[in-house]
Amino acid sequence: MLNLLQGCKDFLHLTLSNPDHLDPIAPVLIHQHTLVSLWDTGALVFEPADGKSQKDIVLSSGVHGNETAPIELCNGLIQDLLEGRLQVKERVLFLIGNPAAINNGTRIVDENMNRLFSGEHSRGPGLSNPERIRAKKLEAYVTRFFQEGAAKGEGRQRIHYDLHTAIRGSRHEKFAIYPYRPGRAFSGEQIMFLAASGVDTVLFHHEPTTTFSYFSSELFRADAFTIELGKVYPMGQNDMSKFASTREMFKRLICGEPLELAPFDETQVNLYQVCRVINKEAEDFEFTFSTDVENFTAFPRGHVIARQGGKDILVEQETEAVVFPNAKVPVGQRTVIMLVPAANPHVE
Ligand SMILES: O=C(O)CCC(=O)N[C@@H](CCC(=O)O)C(=O)O
Ligand SMILES: [Zn+2]
Repeated sequence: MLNLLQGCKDFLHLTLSNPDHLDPIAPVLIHQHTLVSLWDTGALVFEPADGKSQKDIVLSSGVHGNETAPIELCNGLIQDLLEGRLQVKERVLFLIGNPAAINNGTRIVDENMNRLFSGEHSRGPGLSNPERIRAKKLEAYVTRFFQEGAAKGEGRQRIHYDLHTAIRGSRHEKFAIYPYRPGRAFSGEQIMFLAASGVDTVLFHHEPTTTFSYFSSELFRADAFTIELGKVYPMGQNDMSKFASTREMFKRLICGEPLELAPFDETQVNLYQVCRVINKEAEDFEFTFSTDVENFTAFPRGHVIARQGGKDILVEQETEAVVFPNAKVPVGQRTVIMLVPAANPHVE
């Protein structure tokens, strides 16, 4: 494994030098304690060689190619593991989602990959572009990883943190989207883990989606989240000191160190419920607010927040806050998520 990386600065460079494919490499023992396997470009597994682990953890980044901070964060952890400064005590799958888009420095090449999971990649036009092909492969890697974990015994915890950064600034700098999970309580422990990681705001989604985190949550009952770690900056221009808490908690998690989490306390976090998603139905869709309005800005009932097809779109609740407003999506896709404060969410 280390031989493969010779000539490449690190795993990210290896991935970006081979954006479409790398031949798999069977498990290699490193530092006498860790097995490392390469499954494809941007798909790397670490496992304790003694076979003792209790968690199967997926850390994905770069599903959107211009969201670079999580890619750099994960690459740093990978480098520390490869060079023996860190040692995993749990199984970990690192995925760098969209190497071609990272090389481009763009969110997408042809299509938004984070709308293509749960089989969406093969619907409509089918596997017709690189993002559709890669999304199908990423699903296969997550499936294989969780299934191999299940073969090790019962009672294991499955975790998937899909790491992103937001296009706009946000009133809550780091936040997570908790995928819709009917009939399942939200995990207070997970919310406190996020809070300890600097992610002090959680949005409870209200319906199924075709995102990567929903895929793992729904199909594998994983503790899965989309996590927004701040604002997008080009590769190399992130202030990595802003991710110290996140890195520390991810390190503790994968290295089996005590997490020292406080009991769930909703006064320590900001909890929002998604009340609706507004989709683009006409090419002339436009917001009434400026492009520098931050995520979590709230508007009062009756306020016109957008227009399309000659109709005004009004705030319906007492107040609604906007997150991820983007008028430049294709017709049929989400332009904005609308939020209200979460009232009595079922957290256990
Ligand atoms: O800042 C933005 O407008 C988008 C940031 C981003 O990529 N967010 C994810 C959220 C996924 C989810 O809803 O779980 C996305 O839009 O794919
Ligand atoms: Zn993203």
